[in-house]
Amino acid sequence: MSALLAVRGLAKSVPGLRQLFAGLDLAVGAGELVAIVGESGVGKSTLLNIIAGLDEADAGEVRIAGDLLGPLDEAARTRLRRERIGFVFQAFHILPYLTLRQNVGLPVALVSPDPVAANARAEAMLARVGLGDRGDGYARDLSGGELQRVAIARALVHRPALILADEPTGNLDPDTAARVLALFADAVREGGAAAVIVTHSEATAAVADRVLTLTPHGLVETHG
Ligand SMILES: Nc1ncnc2c1ncn2[C@@H]1O[C@H](COP(=O)(O)OP(=O)(O)OP(=O)(O)O)[C@@H](O)[C@H]1O
Repeated sequence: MSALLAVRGLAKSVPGLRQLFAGLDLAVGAGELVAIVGESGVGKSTLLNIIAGLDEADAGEVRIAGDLLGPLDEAARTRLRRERIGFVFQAFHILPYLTLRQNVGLPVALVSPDPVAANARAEAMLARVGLGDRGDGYARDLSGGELQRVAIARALVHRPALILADEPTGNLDPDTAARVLALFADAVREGGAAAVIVTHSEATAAVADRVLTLTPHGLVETHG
């Protein structure tokens, strides 16, 4: 069976000619949750951005559900992200001029003509991250951990085939983190999504099927 996400021979350097990584391979199947760990600055966020088509690799290829990302133009990449990817950014990117319900409903509204359905899905997702009574609020009124949960709700609301999350529990207390991790695990184990989660947290690594360490020579299986 082919992997939902298949990365081969990826290489990336940043201005100043420092090579972040080269020869990086990664295959993640539907129903699989992979955690990526590694030292600060090693290139974990950059790798997620390349997989999402938000940054360019110097060499190598990324396939999502069999489709090569490289040849796609900006419009096609945007469409692929909307339809297939849920991304939790480290900086959240919650839009300040929309209510939290509108923020969370956005991925549904962008692909479906039914605003009532988008609202209902957003409402249900906000409740699942413990913010069911905050739908009419705005980003400016939220704590860092609350914003992070809105970002997670928005990433999962359209049931994406591929979930990419950058430190999704970084601002959460252990109980809230566990609750949010259960949502990722549900999306993967029941919804059949493939997930790649960058993390420093042992709790996140503990729910993963595989834990991989990012090194300059690619991803290395972590044991124990
Ligand atoms: N556009 C860019 N221009 C120059 N340097 C960059 C650029 N993007 C990333 N870098 C550098 O590349 C390195 C990798 O950054 P990245 O954010 O991917 O690391 P990370 O492993 O996710 O780190 P952390 O765990 O601290 O979030 C860093 O040294 C960063 O400063």
